[in-house]
Amino acid sequence: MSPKPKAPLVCDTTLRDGSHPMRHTYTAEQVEAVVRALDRAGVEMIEVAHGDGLGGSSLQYGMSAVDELDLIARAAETAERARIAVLLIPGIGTRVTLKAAAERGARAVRIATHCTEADVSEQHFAAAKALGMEAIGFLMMSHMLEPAALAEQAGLMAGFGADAIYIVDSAGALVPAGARERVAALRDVTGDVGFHAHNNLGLAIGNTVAAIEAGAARVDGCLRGLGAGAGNAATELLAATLDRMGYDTPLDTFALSDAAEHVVLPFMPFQPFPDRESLAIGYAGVYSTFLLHAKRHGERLGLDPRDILVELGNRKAVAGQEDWIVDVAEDLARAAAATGAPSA
Ligand SMILES: CC[C@H](O)CC(=O)C(=O)O
Ligand SMILES: [Mn+2]
Repeated sequence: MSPKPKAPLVCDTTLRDGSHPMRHTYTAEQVEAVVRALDRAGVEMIEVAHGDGLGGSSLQYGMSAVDELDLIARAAETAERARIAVLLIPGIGTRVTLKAAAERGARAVRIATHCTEADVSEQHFAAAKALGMEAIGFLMMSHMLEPAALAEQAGLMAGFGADAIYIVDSAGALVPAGARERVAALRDVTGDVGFHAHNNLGLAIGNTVAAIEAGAARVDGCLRGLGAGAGNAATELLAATLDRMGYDTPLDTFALSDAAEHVVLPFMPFQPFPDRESLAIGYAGVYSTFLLHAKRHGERLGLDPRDILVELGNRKAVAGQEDWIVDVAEDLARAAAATGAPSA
């Protein structure tokens, strides 16, 4: 019998992407419990940070209840085997915060840029390398670029020294063929391609499988799918799927499903799901993190949040333009008032 192929590395981001639906209220005790469960279940990389990465705690993105550096330290103290990763968006996170995270035990950083702006990450890759960290590129909103153009951006990150580069389906807007084509294109640039899915069209696991079949060597998950928008690929489902696909995986599916049910579910504010608004995010191709903002302003102004999201999609809004949500909502409310159209 031929040996089983080695499974792609699974990075769990419950404690970073999940920070969005948690409204950045993670406590050190929750971090410890999640890290302990993931570590025991064989997860090799665990991402911990504010949802918008290092330095994200702000009025624009939402204030953290607990300083993320304390959460990172607690995670690193708890993990016996897993590496702790952080996310850094150049301009929000700085080299200073990255060094502070490394001093608290972070071993890897995912350097996230909009998919057309890889050029802004050069200094951050250099800083990560100087700190001895694994430096991973994270090309957000990857559905907005055709595969060849995305590969060019990945080429820039590879030139800056990226150890791996992720295709990030921030809007959960890709379908499996789109995931497959992008992974294939990036494989010409780096041998280590990752895929980060959102479930807005109900395709997080399907797209992740397509990415793996096209050669992705890393994939992301969150326990119970706890992430922005309709959430991410559920880590426990990924473990089961990798096993059923015939991979040799270090993951313990039942330990992960216990963690999802007994550790994460009790503190979840809601179950991310492709509901009316999340579906509109995938359909309009906007940022998953816009969900709660669009709901809030829709409620405030008597608008259907889907109209706000679709208009943001028409205007091609990208990460970091959260302030635009307010403008778009106000514009729609003014237009509705002018025409006397009934509000939602
Ligand atoms: C704002 C950072 C963002 O949540 C990163 C990410 O996970 C994504 O773009 O999907
Ligand atoms: Mn995400």
